[in-house]
Amino acid sequence: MGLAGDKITIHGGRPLSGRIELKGAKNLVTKAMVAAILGETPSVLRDVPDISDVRVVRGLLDVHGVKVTSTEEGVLMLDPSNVESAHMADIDAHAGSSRIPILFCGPLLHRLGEAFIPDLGGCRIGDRPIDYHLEVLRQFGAVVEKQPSGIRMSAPNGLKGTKVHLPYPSVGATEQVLLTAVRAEGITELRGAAIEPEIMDLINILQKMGAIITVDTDRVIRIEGVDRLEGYSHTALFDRNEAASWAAAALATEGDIFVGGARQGEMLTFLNVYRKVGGKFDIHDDGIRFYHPGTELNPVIIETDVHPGFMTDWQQPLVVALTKARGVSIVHETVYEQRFGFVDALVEMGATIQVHKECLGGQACRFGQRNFNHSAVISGPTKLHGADIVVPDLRGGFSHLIAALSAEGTSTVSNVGIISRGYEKFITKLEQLGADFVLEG
Ligand SMILES: CC(=O)N[C@H]1[C@@H](OP(=O)(O)OP(=O)(O)OC[C@H]2O[C@@H](n3ccc(=O)[nH]c3=O)[C@H](O)[C@@H]2O)O[C@H](CO)[C@@H](O)[C@@H]1O
Ligand SMILES: C=C(OP(=O)(O)O)C(=O)O
Repeated sequence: MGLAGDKITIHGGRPLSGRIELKGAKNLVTKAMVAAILGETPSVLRDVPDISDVRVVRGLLDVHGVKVTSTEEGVLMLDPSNVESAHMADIDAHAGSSRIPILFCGPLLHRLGEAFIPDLGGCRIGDRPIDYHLEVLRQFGAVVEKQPSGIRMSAPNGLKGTKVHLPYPSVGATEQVLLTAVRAEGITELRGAAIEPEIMDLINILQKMGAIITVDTDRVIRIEGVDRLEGYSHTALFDRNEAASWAAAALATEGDIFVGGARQGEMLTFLNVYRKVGGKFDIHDDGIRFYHPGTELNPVIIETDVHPGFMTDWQQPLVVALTKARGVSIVHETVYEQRFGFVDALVEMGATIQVHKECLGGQACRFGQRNFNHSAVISGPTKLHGADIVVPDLRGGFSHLIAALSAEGTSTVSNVGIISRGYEKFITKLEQLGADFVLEG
């Protein structure tokens, strides 16, 4: 995935220390790029990170006739004026690369009256069905037909506003509703919406384009469809998941990292947990400094949840730091049923972590009484030692990196290309922070 050799040999035990800069959030930027299809004029998006998920969406937009150009680092100009005449011949080449294609449905149905969505990719951390997406699109009036390599859709009678109640506040399904409802005829009411900061920033973008969207209390969003949207000019929200990852790296390696661009507001929940673990942070106007306290870390009991809860994507890097805390920590993963695959490698490196099918440490979740190892018990402190490990997914991969960086001895971490799905220039950042490693190949 664009990284020579896809393998890093890491000599661990050196604290990561220094300053790195964040760009826009992977989980906003990719959706903002899709939103550009809805505009009648070009859009400009700033703070776009150089990550492979952005490249995948850029390829998909290209196939659909959206001209994406960049004359300045981190700035994309997205011109949708040729969407109607695009040929879409290469659409299958993008199958399986990311989860974003499903969000092309609403915008393409509005512009073309039809859409073909290839099979989805993204991290394999659970089944990740798209039933809510398809149901929502049907409610708007789309005809959905499953085909061997994807889904074909049409809207013979156009798309009409509707009342939607999501069974679970899914981020993607909420975005599906937003991107479809803004140009649908009439009013859409969405209950049970996800309200992650990245969704709020997508709403900012859609409002800039001319949409009318009201966010009420209790997860209710109302959208009044409009006839025409313009392009937008927007600077993307910072990547709070990357910020949390580097914060965890500072703790795990006993280091001190200034994360430029990180902001307090979107990270309140993370910062509370960080403080309880014993991590130190100083909030500045231009970023947040995260550092190890120099004393023992504390165990915590956390439950991942939808916003404003503890984000599931923060869990994997933090677990590495928890292997260094004195006592028993519990992480109950309630968003994805299979997000603890990465702990096998940590156990091989000397961590004491057990995974359980029961809902531990919190309330019963959707995955209780089923066959999913979705609670982890971490006993510490343990010293990690080097090992040969293989990255399983994006956040699991970052956690493997920081485990190897904090371990005694040498580790070989393979399949690190996956990490560039969501971490811009992570090799350069590791160099800036003084990591001791050799990139193979
Ligand atoms: C590109 C992107 O933004 N990815 C983020 C997005 O993923 P994504 O949008 O895929 O995650 P969702 O919020 O939709 O998924 C949450 C839960 O809902 C379930 N579900 C979802 C849709 C559906 O049709 N049916 C269904 O059952 C999923 O299996 C999962 O158990 O939100 C997740 C939760 O914050 C984050 O971990 C991901 O980093
Ligand atoms: C699960 C993640 O991403 P995606 O939905 O793109 O697979 C993630 O960012 O941790």
